[in-house]
Amino acid sequence: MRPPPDETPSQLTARLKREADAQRISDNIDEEIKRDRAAQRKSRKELRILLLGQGESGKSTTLKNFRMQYAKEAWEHERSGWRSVVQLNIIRSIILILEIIEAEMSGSGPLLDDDDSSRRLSESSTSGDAFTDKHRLLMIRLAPLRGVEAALKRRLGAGAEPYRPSQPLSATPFDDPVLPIPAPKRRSEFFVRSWTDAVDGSHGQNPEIQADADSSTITFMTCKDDMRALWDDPAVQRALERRKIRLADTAGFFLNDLDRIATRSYTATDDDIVRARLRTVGIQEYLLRITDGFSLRDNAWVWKLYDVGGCRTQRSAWLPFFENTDVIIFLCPVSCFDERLDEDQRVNRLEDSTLLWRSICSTKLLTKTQLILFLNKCDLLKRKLKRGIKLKTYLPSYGDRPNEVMPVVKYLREKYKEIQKQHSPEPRVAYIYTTTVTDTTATAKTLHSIRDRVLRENLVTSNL
Ligand SMILES: Nc1nc2c(ncn2[C@@H]2O[C@H](COP(=O)(O)OP(=O)(O)OP(=O)(O)O)[C@@H](O)[C@H]2O)c(=O)[nH]1
Ligand SMILES: [Mg+2]
Repeated sequence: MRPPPDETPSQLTARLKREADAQRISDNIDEEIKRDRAAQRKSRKELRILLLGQGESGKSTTLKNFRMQYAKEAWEHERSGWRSVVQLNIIRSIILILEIIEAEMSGSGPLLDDDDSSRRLSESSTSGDAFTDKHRLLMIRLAPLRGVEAALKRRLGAGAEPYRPSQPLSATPFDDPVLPIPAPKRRSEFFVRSWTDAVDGSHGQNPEIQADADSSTITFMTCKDDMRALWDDPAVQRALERRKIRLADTAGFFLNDLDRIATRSYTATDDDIVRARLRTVGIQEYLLRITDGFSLRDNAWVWKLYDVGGCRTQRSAWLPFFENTDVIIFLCPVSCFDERLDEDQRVNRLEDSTLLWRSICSTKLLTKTQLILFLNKCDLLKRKLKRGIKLKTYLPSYGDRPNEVMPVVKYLREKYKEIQKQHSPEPRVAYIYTTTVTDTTATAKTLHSIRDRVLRENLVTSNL
């Protein structure tokens, strides 16, 4: 409302006070409604948990661990479906290698990762000589895998979504939309709208789907020796090294397991499933029945877990879920300190994660939400530091502390804890875990501890 034109200073003061009072009353009512809703949910023994973090931070992998522990029947039902995802992951690695060979043989620049394109171009023109007729033959013999890739994607209902530059690409589009930026040239990853549909075990009972899966598996098995020859080839290894691509550390890497996987009788193990990569698009809800270990009776809770797509183009979809969320599990992949976002190659991944964490901590709608932070991918962090990659090159504030996993994790833990303290609208407890969520045994312990903490806290707040 506009102020009256002839308002005196005392009228102005009185009006501002009225407006502030009205705002306070409205905020209190909103707060009360939220508290009522939360209490109702808790009296029904229901909790809503949101998994947040940037793309590839490990949200879906954490969800898989939850389901492995607390939705065992569904987990087993889906097991057979993961075979196609693992096959597709392998084929994607092989196709990436084939594309590199093609690029080097034709003398064109590489398609991925490194910034120094002039160096790459001159290197690739000489390195093309490293590839011979043997590689040409392998390329021909492995060509049928492209058909298998298409068939698997069709069966999984998978798409490959290019990053759309027309969308806002800020770290936190839910509170700070910015102008679009040009998207990088990058191979798009495949995704499915819902992996529970994609890997649904009952697909195997459909004869048509089964025949299609059998034919893909046969072609895949026929290519096994050539895939292994390609992966073991020294010229291929050198080309990957030149391009600083550490395939063994990338998501969905299974090339060292070809003998075990490229067989008719292969069934995905729990470890395979947590290592398989399937990008999330949109938001998916999963129900878990969780029983606590300390109530005397009626101790079953329903946990509604929401898994979201973490890429910047996906983050605006998170906002509607903030309203009634009891717990957020935020994944920060600590190994990514020297990497950049797929969707915006100008942005350091750790910096993006930090910005995102700060924004989640400061979001008013989440004031009462319990925040749990996973400093994830500690295994990869350890390997990276061992290779001599220095944190302080990318995070100068780390200074001359030892470039080792324990001090690095301790430093990041303190940094993230401080951000939470500084930016939370009200004080809240910091729950921080150091994780490698592909390690299912260690993660099971973490999840049991979270279950107990979350349930105890919610029993107290709801006076159940
Ligand atoms: N080595 C290692 N790999 C991990 C870890 N956590 C996740 N990964 C792998 O990283 C890849 C990405 O993990 P996801 O759980 O799919 O990532 P996300 O956060 O769901 O990614 P979006 O769906 O794109 O938002 C998968 O192949 C995982 O197996 C970890 O702690 N260590
Ligand atoms: Mg995901």
